[in-house]
Parts: sequence; C-alpha cells; structure tokens
Amino acid sequence: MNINDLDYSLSELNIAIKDHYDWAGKFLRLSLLGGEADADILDPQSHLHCRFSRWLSLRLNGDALDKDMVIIIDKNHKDMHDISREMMQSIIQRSVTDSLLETYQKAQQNFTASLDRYKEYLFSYRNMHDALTGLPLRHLLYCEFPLVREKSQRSCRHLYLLIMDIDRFKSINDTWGHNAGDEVLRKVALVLKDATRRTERIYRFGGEEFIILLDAKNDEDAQKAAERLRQHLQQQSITVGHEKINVTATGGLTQVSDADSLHEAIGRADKAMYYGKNTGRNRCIMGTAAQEMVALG
Ligand SMILES: Nc1nc2c(ncn2[C@@H]2O[C@H](COP(=O)(O)OP(=O)(O)OP(=O)(O)O)[C@@H](O)[C@H]2O)c(=O)[nH]1
Repeated sequence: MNINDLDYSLSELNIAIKDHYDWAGKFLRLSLLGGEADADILDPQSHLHCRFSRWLSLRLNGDALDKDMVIIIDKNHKDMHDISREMMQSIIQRSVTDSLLETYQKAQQNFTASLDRYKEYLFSYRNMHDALTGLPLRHLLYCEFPLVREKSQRSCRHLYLLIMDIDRFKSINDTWGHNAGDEVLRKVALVLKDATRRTERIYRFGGEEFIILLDAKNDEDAQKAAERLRQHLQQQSITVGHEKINVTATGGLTQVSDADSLHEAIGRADKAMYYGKNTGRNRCIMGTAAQEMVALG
C-alpha cells in the first residue's frame, strides 16, 4: 500500500464511520420515537446500504496487506446491522431481553475494537514506512531482522546485508534543487525495488542510503545479487522534468553470521561501502568477517 493510499483510506474510513453512526442514530430515533423505517433500516441486507459498506468493498477488492482485518470488520459491521434490526423490532414490540441487550452491546464492542485495531495498524504502517519512497524504514528493519534471520537459518541458506548509497547525491541536490533530489530518491527506490527479488527486502535506511537483506547459497551468489542491483541502477536513465540524470550507487555487502547483531553487520557493510566510495564509487565491495575488502564485478 502506498502512503497516499493509506491517508486516503484513513480519511475515507473516518467518513464511513461517521455515516455508520448517523445510521445508528436514525435507528435509535425510530426505535424510541417511532416513524417510517426505510430500507436502510429494515432490509436484511441493510449493511450494504451504508457508506461504510462502500469503503469495505474498496478495501476488500484492493490488493491490500490488511485484508484479514478488513474481513473481520466486514463481518462485525454486518452483525451490528443484523442485531440492531432485531433490537428495533424488540423495542417496538416491548420484548427486549437481557440477553438481546448483551448481544447488542457485544456486537458494538466487537465492531469498535476491530476498527481500533485496523486504525492502529494503519498508523503503525505509516510510521514504519517512508512517505517519500514508500519503502520500509530503519525501525522496521530492526523489527523484522530476527524473523528474516530465522527464516534464512531454516532454509539452510546464508543471510547477507547490502548497503547501497547513491553517489554524489549532494551534487544532484545542488545542481537541480532539493525537489529534483527527492524525485531522484523516489525513482532510485523504485528501480532498486523492481530489481530486488521477492525474497529480498529493501529498506530506506537514511537519506540516500538503502539496505537490502538477501539470502543466498554462498558468497558468490550474494555478490552476483549485489552487482545485479548496482548495474541495474547504472543502466537506468532517471528523468526529472526534462533532465536525464545518470545515477550510480556504491554498495557494501557482508554476510550476517549467527553471532552478528544487526548493528555489527551494518557496521561491516558500511565500512565496505565507504571503502568503495574512497576507491572510485559505482562499485560493490564485500566486507568479510576478517575485515578484508573484496571488490566485486
Ligand atoms: N533531496 C533530498 N536530499 C536528501 C534527503 N536526505 C538526505 N539528502 C541529502 O543527501 C546528501 C548526501 O550527501 P553526502 O552525504 O555528502 O554524500 P554524497 O553527496 O552522496 O557523496 P558520496 O556519498 O560521497 O558519493 C546531503 O546533501 C543531504 O542533504 C532527502 O530526503 N531528499
């Protein structure tokens, strides 16, 4: 999900919730004061009449990470409408029971709790992703790292960490301006993301630095993956306005051993990357556990 979609989804959700509570107010009014109930209230499919349902169908049809949560909200929303209809009939017939009241209250709590959960998820998603590039941020790298490492250990492959740092990015900002710099960052992120495989995870680590976690059979395969990314970026011509900007990056690769903390692995990859910067840029260097620097490509 991109961050703009997320903000749109949140504001649509707030409007949808308001509409749902307008419906609840109408239901209460009719129950207590009487009046002509329309299809919004009486139809057994009344949950489909309310705007909330339109929001749900948008989220359910989308390619959303959050589908499971939306399915639960959908169910709780329908339950809310069903029990409210039953409640209204019981109020009119003066046959409300304790157990019906309890079921009504429970349905309301479930509905609200599922909405709260979903909103929390959206907020935390937003906090953990970069608004400019849409990539996961450093904090998410730290959260996900133990799981990624565990998965790699289970698959009997090795985990590698690659830092890619855009070359002379300051001069891109200085020459074409900060907005152009932002656009370059957005496009570089897209290029790198397109070039990473499904099992590789890419993060925006800092300003113009990206971290890629990849698992590979051996050093040779990991080195090929690092070089594939670097060369892929070099081959793209990135257009900002009418300008074509050639962008390259320098990579620092290291194997993450079982004894390494994420911090240690980043430190080693960082050293290798700086070695690459100091020896010409637009190249990848592997930093070994023995502190050797191996030039790739
Ligand atoms: N436009 C833009 N610039 C950023 C952003 N984050 C960091 N920067 C800039 O990125 C530049 C990084 O510059 P340096 O660290 O000097 O590195 P460099 O110019 O890329 O040079 P080398 O890394 O040595 O090749 C700084 O000028 C930062 O202001 C951002 O989100 N948008």
